Amino acid sequence: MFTSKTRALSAPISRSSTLLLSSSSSSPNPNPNPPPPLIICGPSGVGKSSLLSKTLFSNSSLLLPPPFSFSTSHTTRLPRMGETNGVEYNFVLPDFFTQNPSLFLETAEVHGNYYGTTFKAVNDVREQNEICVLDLDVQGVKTLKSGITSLQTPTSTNFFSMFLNSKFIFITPPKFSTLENRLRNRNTETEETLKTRLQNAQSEIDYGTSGVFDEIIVNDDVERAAENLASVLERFYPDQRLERRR
Ligand SMILES: Nc1ncnc2c1ncn2[C@@H]1O[C@H](COP(=O)(O)OP(=O)(O)OP(=O)(O)O)[C@@H](O)[C@H]1O
Repeated sequence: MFTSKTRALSAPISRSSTLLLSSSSSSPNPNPNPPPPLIICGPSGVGKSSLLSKTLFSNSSLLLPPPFSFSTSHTTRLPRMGETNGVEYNFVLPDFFTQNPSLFLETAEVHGNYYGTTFKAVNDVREQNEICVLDLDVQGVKTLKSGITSLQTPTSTNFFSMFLNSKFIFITPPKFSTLENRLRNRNTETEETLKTRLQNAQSEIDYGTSGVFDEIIVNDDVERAAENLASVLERFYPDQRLERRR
């Protein structure tokens, strides 16, 4: 079981359109060579959301313009007040997950609900000429990497081909004990979920620092780490004409 925190921005999609990968008719100018997705990974509590927010997704983002978006995940949980289908999530019935496993890059079951990212959701962002950001855990990264490695002849019908040349960044803590402090201070965990997250963290860090990522960023001081992330993204996406906020 693994999770991503892909979030809202692309247009609502219907069940039938989800079955086709290249069905987006709303693209202004489909790019024949859209920029590859950006994968962010790191143990829970390391500061992935904080860094993405500082670098790309806040009013004071370091990088301008930020042509980065999260894809819209699917979920079987019920919409909360104020949530709109296709915006925060695509709200679907459990059958959608059980009957269409091949549509999903990754899925997770959390508190009795399914969550998942479809290949189409990622492609929709690309077709808007934006860089799709996926916040994946190690299991999701492994799935993606083995899908990419197994591509013999990349074709438009192999969903993994959209991830060719993807950029993989691993965020790591300055030391292990930092994780526990951050998770405790965040006040989002019970003792039980904290324990699970910390138990998983060491093997995630071992994998993340074993040479399989394009870049490793140590989140010691958050401002410094965000600066570092911004520089890495400028280097990874030279064609995007990213500019620094002055
Ligand atoms: N460099 C830092 N120094 C101190 N605190 C930090 C730093 N980076 C993040 N934090 C804090 O650590 C906590 C965890 O950060 P965040 O929620 O961004 O982690 P995450 O990796 O996205 O976690 P998860 O995968 O569980 O969602 C937050 O309370 C955040 O404010």
